[in-house]
Amino acid sequence: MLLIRKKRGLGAGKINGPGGKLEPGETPLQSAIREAQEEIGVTPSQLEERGLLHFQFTDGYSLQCTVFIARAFTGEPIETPEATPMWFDIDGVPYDDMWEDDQYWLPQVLAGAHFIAWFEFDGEKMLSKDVRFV
Ligand SMILES: Nc1nc2c([nH]c(=O)n2[C@H]2C[C@H](O)[C@@H](COP(=O)(O)OP(=O)(O)OP(=O)(O)O)O2)c(=O)[nH]1
Repeated sequence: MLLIRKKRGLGAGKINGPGGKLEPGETPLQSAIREAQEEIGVTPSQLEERGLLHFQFTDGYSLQCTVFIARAFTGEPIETPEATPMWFDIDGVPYDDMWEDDQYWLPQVLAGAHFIAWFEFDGEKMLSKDVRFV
């Protein structure tokens, strides 16, 4: 599985999938493809929408994320100022280096599941979770 180590912004230092904020007029699918291009120089294809994440931070910040997996890509993964590309075995996902909530939905997503989830965070500390597989 091709992931990134994020170099700046929210979650800097963590392993994650490529991702980021929607630009005006953009769909989540278009944004997912653009972010992978910008962050590691690849164009993902055969994307599948698998989940919806809702994060509420104690400082008032909140965000909603749409989760996709991609079955293929074109291009060669490259390091950019935003991210370093990294390959992992499906059974060696580095949950200790990822956002705390990922361990509660990514294993199921990799096994084929769809989900919707709500999490509360104080900084990088998860305070509560509600994960529903649908
Ligand atoms: N897997 C996972 N991803 C998360 C969690 N929390 C969280 O913000 N993210 C993702 C959503 C975004 O892709 C990214 C947050 O980064 P950001 O808001 O600074 O956005 P960015 O710098 O990547 O985007 P941009 O400014 O380039 O558009 O991390 C989480 O708990 N798990």
